[in-house]
Amino acid sequence: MAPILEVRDVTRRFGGFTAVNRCSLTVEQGGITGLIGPNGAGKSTLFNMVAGNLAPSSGQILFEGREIQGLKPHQLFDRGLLRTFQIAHEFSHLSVIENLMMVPGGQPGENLLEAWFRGRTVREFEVQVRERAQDVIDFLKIGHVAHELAGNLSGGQKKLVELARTMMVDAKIVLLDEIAAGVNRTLLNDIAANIERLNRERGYTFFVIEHDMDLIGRLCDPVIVMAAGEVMRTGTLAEIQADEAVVEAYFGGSPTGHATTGVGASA
Ligand SMILES: Nc1ncnc2c1ncn2[C@@H]1O[C@H](COP(=O)(O)OP(=O)(O)OP(=O)(O)O)[C@@H](O)[C@H]1O
Repeated sequence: MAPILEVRDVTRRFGGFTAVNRCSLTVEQGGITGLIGPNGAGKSTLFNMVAGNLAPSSGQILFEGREIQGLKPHQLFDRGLLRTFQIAHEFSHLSVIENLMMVPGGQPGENLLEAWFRGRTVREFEVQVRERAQDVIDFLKIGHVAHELAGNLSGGQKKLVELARTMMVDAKIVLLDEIAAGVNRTLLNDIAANIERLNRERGYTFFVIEHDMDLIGRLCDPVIVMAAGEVMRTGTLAEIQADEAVVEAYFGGSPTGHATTGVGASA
């Protein structure tokens, strides 16, 4: 099967510094692909280019076989390529269900004319959006916080709402950026289980930057390792953990170093 996402020989420079250097990688449809690497490896810069937040200096990025480099995030969003984002400050005073209903494409205001043209009233449209939001809440089992203000949620609950927002449109691929950071283990388990269900039951493809090797081990196959702006290895987590060059890139030759967060951590 053709990859859903293909990065071909992509470079990004900042002034005289090359953050991403001639990277090529693929993300297969229907999988959960991990992207790992030491701090400063270029992972976020690569994600920013895939998600339309940053243009490559050179190279191509293909989504479903079509070039997308240089397109804006909202254009990619319309095609089903989504990145989770922290709930914006101005949305923290809205409830969880209202946050879901505000997702672009689901907003009655934005689609007012379209709704009229199709002969639907705005009221009917809003009912549909609310029903979808309720479905998402049921799927993710977050009904107990549906009417809570987003600003009052814990860090992990906010991550679940970020994931929920991607379900308000028909996502084909979702980019997840360090979803485990600052989330307690119980909630992280919920989030991981939901990612697995979205992948299995709804056909979402995920592309995941993560420092938490337990989460990578649970979710991701394959795992792509970046170091110093380049893709250095792709394989299963076990293969990668057995690769001396990867261990060297993480620990500078000291595999016993920071084993709680590094590639050598137990999976
Ligand atoms: N806007 C920018 N201007 C200048 N340099 C940048 C810019 N963005 C990133 N860099 C540099 O590019 C390199 C790669 O950064 P990037 O954030 O992509 O790494 P990363 O692998 O995501 O790291 P981390 O795991 O710490 O988030 C770093 O040296 C960083 O300082």
